[in-house]
Amino acid sequence: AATRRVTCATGQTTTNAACCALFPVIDDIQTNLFDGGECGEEVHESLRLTFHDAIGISPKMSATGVFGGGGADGSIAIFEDIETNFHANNGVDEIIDEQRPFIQRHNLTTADFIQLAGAIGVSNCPGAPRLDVFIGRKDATQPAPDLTVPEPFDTVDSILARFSDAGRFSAAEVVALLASHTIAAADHVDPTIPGTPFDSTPELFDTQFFIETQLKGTLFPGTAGNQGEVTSPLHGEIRLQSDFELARDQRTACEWQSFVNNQAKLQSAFKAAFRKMTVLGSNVHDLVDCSDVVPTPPAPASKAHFPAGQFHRDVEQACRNTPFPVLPTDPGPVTSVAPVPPS
Ligand code: HEM
Ligand SMILES: [Ca+2]
Ligand SMILES: [Mn+2]
Repeated sequence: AATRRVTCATGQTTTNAACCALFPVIDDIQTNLFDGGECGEEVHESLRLTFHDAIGISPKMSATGVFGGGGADGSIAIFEDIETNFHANNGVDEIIDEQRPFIQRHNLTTADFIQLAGAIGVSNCPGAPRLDVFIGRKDATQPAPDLTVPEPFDTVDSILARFSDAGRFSAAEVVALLASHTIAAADHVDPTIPGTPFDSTPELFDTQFFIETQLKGTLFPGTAGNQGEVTSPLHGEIRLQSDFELARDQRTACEWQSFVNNQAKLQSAFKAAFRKMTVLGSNVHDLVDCSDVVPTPPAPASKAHFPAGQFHRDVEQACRNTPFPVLPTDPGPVTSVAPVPPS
């Protein structure tokens, strides 16, 4: 039977009347936060913020009688003064401050707004999956504790343990969540080169991140000696130590490689892991599923390739079971990646 739909005052339809409230919010953020529907800096930062709010939960800590955080509960914005002082949250104050007036002029919880903004923002990125949106989370009444957000200098052991504690995420789900770094740049890892992306296509939700992190590192795009940074294969591209290690650790390397040139898996695995992350701290059955308000993202706009000047021989093969996929090398002069423009 066809799903019943309601028509909202704004003219759009959705399966649940409670979701009608989201259409004016979406219009507002698309126009005024995401510069008319771009996949740029504010989208990247809004996606990062969904993670830094949601991962703030530790059942292990709560079991000892100490509050371990409420997950995706808006605490990062509600207790901005506290949580943005945690080292791992360096820089998220910018997007919190940009989002605050939107939260003030709409009638959503801060927790719901942060996750909504991430999902809508990602829908602007060619190749992205259509992410799920839920509403009905309760806002935090206390901040998350420090040290719930993984750092780029953490070991694979500690990263996997942290995700497992936060939400029983498997190693494969951790790898899937790192697909987020395909639309990402760093401002603070090397503060001399803000906006330096993790792959050559930070405006596309493609598999280049999983390809380029497997290439031999040869240079620092800015200064050497930054904590959590290792050498990258391309001028203008930065590599996190954690991404380097996850790409090479035997618990994660084959999963990492499996995303190379597999856009369908990239979309489905990220969508599923994001859905799990976005409801941390809530019972999903208490929330309203408003996923049908999310726009359909543009189709993928690039084909998997080695950057110009890089070949199969530059791959540091880590997965022992399966050879690295055969890919064409981009023609033209050796790729140098441009920074993501600041907003
Ligand atoms: C092992 C886990 C992770 C570590 C260690 C990590 C670390 C980092 C670091 C150091 C940055 C650069 C921040 C800056 O200097 O501006 C960054 C950026 C980013 N991260 Fe992660 N991250 C992890 C997982 C995730 C997850 C699970 C998501 C989302 C689902 C995510 C989304 C992003 C995005 C979108 C950016 C780019 C922000 C921008 O371009 O402004 N990260 N991450
Ligand atoms: Ca990309
Ligand atoms: Mn940024």
